[in-house]
Amino acid sequence: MINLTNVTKSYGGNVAAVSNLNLTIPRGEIFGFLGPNGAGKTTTIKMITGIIAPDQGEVIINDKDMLKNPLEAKKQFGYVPDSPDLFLRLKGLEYLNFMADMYDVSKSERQARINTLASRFDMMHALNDPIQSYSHGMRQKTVIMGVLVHNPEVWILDEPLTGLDPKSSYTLKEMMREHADSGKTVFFSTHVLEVAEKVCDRIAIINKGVIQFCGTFKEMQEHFKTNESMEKIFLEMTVNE
Ligand SMILES: Nc1ncnc2c1ncn2[C@@H]1O[C@H](COP(=O)(O)OP(=O)(O)OP(=O)(O)O)[C@@H](O)[C@H]1O
Repeated sequence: MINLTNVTKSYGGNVAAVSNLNLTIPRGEIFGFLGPNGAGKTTTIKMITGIIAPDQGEVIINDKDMLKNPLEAKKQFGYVPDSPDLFLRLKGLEYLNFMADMYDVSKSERQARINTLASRFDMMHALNDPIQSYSHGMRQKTVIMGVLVHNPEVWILDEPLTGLDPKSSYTLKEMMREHADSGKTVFFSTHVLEVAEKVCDRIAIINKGVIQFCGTFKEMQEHFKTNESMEKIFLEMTVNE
């Protein structure tokens, strides 16, 4: 569960990048976070993950306060950033073991998890090769496996499908669904609105640092009195203001 209460952030005293944001993402849900470039998505995700602190407001992950108890709050989630860094000289398996060490995953648990993740992402054959030999998609899959190796309850995924081929993309979406259906939380940012429409239980649209809409796709259509696609409604909300 993710709870943001009255969260505000401005850079260098300028106009707020994120303004008075209130969001609750319960367990059992895939939540899509959408908005045009510069809307405040990354700023929000950085505050949820404790990379930057809000000027005001509260960030709670599974009842753990990110400002008061950052270590416990950070143990609750796995985060795939939009432009991840990897240790290119490590082999895939070494990187996954490094990530497992960081989160104190026992040897037996990590072995089983690495096998499951690498099988699902079709990466077993490559685990003993250096990451610098991997394609873009293989690197993205390695980042995702590294994030999931400690079995985090809350998944925070910033544009996670970028660079994945159709099969890997399908696998990740399937895993997101399974994770939410097992009563856990998936927070997911994307610019691909067809994916958001199909995959997300609820979405929020942020623009100029303010939430413009939050709810299901059906509620969105009802709110805007239309049967149009999410893409059409999104464009009407956010373009040429
Ligand atoms: N370090 C920074 N210093 C000053 N302004 C910043 C900084 N980071 C972001 N901003 C500004 O804050 C606003 C929100 O940016 P943010 O990166 O959160 O948007 P975004 O929705 O993630 O955009 P994109 O889809 O392009 O990644 C923008 O106006 C941006 O220019």
